[in-house]
Amino acid sequence: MDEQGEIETHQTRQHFSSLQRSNFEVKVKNPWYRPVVIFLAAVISVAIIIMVAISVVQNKPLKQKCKYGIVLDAGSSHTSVFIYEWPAEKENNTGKVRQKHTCNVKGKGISSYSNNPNGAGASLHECMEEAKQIIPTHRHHETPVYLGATAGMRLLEKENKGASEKVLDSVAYSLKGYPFSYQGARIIKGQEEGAFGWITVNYLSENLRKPTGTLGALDLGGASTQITFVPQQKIESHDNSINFRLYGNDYHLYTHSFLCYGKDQVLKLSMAKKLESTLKDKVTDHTELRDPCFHPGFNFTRNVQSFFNTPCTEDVKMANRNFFHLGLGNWSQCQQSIRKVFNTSYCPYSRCSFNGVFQPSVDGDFGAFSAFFFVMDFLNLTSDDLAVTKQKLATYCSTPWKKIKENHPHIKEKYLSEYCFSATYILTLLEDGYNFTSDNWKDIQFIKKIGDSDAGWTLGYMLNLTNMIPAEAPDTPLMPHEGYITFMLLFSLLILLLLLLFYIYFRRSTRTAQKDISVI
Ligand SMILES: Nc1ncnc2c1ncn2[C@@H]1O[C@H](COP(=O)(O)OP(=O)(O)O)[C@@H](O)[C@H]1O
Ligand SMILES: [Ca+2]
Repeated sequence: MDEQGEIETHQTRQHFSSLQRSNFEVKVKNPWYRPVVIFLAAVISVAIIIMVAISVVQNKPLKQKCKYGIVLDAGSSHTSVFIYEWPAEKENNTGKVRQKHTCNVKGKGISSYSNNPNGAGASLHECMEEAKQIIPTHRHHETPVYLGATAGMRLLEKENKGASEKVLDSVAYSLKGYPFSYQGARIIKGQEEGAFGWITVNYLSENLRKPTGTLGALDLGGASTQITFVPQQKIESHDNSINFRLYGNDYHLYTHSFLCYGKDQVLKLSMAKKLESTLKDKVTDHTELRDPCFHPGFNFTRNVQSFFNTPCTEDVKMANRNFFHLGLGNWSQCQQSIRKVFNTSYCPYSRCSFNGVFQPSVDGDFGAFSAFFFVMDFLNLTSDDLAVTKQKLATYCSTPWKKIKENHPHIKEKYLSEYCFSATYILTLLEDGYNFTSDNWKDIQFIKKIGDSDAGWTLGYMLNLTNMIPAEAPDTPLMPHEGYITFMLLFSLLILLLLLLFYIYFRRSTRTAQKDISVI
């Protein structure tokens, strides 16, 4: 072999050996890579499927584990038992508590048992038994029960403290006899009644964690009425101011409760004033009281005493006697007579509602509930402007009593006869008392419920006593549960897809490499 030949042979050997090396490498990769990649892809896929499955199961709303609370609203006219329910793990979130059930206690309010205190406790029996059926047995012992008594008991306490204590003892004794967690029975203050009504409506409207405005609360009962709202002006009287810090926001509320200005007591007050001015100097029995607030043709014999059996009329003095109560059905005269129950002759502040009570000007939207709703809803007066509302009411009041009874044969006559008075009182209270005008009349919404929960003080009372509205906003998850699941699924699918693409690409490049080798 010459030198040239030597070199060629050397180069060919070198080329061959490098080919041998690369062929060796591919041969090594081929049997090793494919099963490993398939295995890895399979393991990752299974892992992802397991991960998604676990996160779905783990995060799906657990089979609703609920907690419960019971509040008894011992009002002046009757007692209602409210059962609330909420998901156990979400009690600090807004809007989670809902009203599960209500039960109306048969008979009158607990204050009517002043002569038979034991009857007050016994009257709760049926509704409390119902609560035992509705709340799952294993939750009974941890379910709090609160009883709050309002203006009927405030009046009884004024009149006869001993009797009011006996009535409260009786209901407390009765409630302790049930398997729930008894938390107390007490007369709540007018300010609490107003403020907790405000919390209820704003909690249910989910206003509390948003920067939007809040809803004022107007509550009309039988013995008292409450107005509560966030005012624009400074609150000049300490008694009318309540501050809350809820979900990280500060609220400075104006609230006032007018004892004796619920619709049943104000009827007595108004009647007492009318009787005083008409009958005072007349000594004969069977004198007439011609009353513009009752329908024409309404004619009943009544006893003066039935309007003077309350501390609300103690300033008016009259001898007992019977009188004929005759209806006239004149709305504007009725309003004139009702205006006399508001004393607007003095005001020790920059502005007042009536009876020398400070009130800033009303501001924002209001929810008017309880008897505000019952009366206005019955008369179909919840959605008109003020002028039309007055016109319609004038027509209703002037309708003969006989016709009214024919039109509503199933409504209790006592209720039916008083709707004209009650609605006239409502308009007068809102316009002359609280200073609403025809311009902001539309800001008043007459409401019974928000969602499936009643507007009233009871829910706010329970939320407060169970610390279910935290002062600071609780941490919220990054995304809602549904969003989280969707994100996890999509993300896992994306990883799967990438793995698939990676596998396809890898197979192709391996085949190409094999082809290259076979060509060589
Ligand atoms: N369907 C109805 N129609 C008219 N008035 C009603 C109706 N249901 C309840 N009321 C009245 O609502 C008022 C509720 O007051 P209540 O809560 O018992 O008193 P308070 O809050 O002053 O202690 C009572 O005057 C009662 O007669
Ligand atoms: Ca009430």
